[in-house]
Amino acid sequence: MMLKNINPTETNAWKKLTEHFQEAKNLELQQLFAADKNRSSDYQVSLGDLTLNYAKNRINKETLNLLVDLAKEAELKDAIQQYFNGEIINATEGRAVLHTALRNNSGNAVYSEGVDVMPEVNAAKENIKAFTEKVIFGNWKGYTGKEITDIVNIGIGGSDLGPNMVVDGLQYYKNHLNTHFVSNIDGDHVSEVIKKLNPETTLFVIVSKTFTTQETIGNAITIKEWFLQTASEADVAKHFVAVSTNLEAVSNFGIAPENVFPMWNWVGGRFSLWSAVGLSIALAVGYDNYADLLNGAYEMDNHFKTAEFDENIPVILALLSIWYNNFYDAESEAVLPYTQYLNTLPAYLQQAFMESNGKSVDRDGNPVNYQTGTIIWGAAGTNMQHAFMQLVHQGTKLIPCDFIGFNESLYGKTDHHKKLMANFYGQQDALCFGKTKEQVLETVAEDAIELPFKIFTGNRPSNCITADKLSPNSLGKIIAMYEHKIFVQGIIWNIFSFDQFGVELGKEMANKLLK
Ligand SMILES: O=P(O)(O)OC[C@H]1O[C@](O)(CO)[C@@H](O)[C@@H]1O
Repeated sequence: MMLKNINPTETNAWKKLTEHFQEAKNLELQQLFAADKNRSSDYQVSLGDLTLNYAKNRINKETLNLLVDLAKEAELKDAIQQYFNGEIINATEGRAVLHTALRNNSGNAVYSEGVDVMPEVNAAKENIKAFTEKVIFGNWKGYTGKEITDIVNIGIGGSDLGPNMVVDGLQYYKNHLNTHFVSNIDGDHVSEVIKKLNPETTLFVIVSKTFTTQETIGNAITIKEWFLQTASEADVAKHFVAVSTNLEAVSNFGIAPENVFPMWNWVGGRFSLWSAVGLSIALAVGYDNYADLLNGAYEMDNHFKTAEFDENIPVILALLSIWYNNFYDAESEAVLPYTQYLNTLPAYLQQAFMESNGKSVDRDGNPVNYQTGTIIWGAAGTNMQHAFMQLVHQGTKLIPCDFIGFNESLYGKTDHHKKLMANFYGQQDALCFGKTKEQVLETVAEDAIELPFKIFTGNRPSNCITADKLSPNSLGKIIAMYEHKIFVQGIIWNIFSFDQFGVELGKEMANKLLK
């Protein structure tokens, strides 16, 4: 069954939202909070220790109901079923979209084109476990008999951003292995990484779904040449493994078949860290932590599949995003994790969101006459407060923000953590409530030149996403939450979220110029 072609702007809900917006655009957060003492708890939903509080959005219950109606008219429930059931919802590439099968711990079968994919998925996981344990416990030896000390992930886009972000994010849980990432075709990048390495103790993980990507193959060749300066061709098997669907190209590169971890066409690159593409993660933090990451995502999958839309974290996030994007004409969204560990989360989400929903042709092949994918950006707090937050607080643009924070820090430095979280909540309050002229006048004279510049209008929306602490489980939930937000947006915008033809033309041009 194909996803239906439903133009969102022709639904009843959209028409009602357009009318409702004429009033709702005047909603002010300050007044909404003043009028309803329970607002904060009324606009909150949790999954285990993960909580989304969305009270600081320019919505009321009517807005929420109409947005939920929009999701219903877009037949989101059916679409979710098709997504999890392995229907060919990536129609332009003729593929199912089954990254959720990679974390399916239910023991139930998941079919893609009539075949249960779970036996292969589970076998691949067993291989990842056995292989990573061998390397971590020092039983996998390099060509001179030494243990492995360094891992280099060679990949780009989805074969780099996800593993890189999670390895950074879970640094606290890391073992003794040093993990490096080479992605850019810029030769200086690979040179900088190589110069720190000893070929005798380094394991290279070449990650490329297609095994044709210019950057990855280029870097892999350079690294292999460097390796062969001291080692022999026969030693390659001890130091190079690959993750790919293209077994022929991997074998031509000289990698032994037993050193190849599978990928499947039903896993999109930007959603692939749950597969063997996450090998560097499993090597860096150990298989048990990797399994906890997958389990967190599985918990979010179940929540997404079963919760009513008005209690469904990814659905609410997607609907809010559509509200600002399509009615307020907001162009971008900021993701602001209050933990240095997740500094690269925005970069990872940029690919996930913008490669998925940066589309302008609908599911019927016609140009859309409404806005689709938002621009995603951000950085870790508090650093970003001293960088771009001025514009978010007092600039002319409306930028909805996701604040992500953790109740506990990992090293228990509570004094630092109290300050961090005071900033986390302080920023959200400042955006929401602002500072009136009367408040400024408490400390500034009526005729002072700076008076108008010190006024904050407030009424700037944000979501508050919290969990107890940054753990493999909570990170798994957060990533899956955003994956499903992307899916819901794509369904409602009536676009195909799982192809990425837009990245091809530039590659073609570069190849022509190269020749
Ligand atoms: O894993 P591969 O095939 O090397 O592709 C890398 C990346 O290139 C893209 O196809 C396009 O940039 C991404 O979708 C993908 O994550």
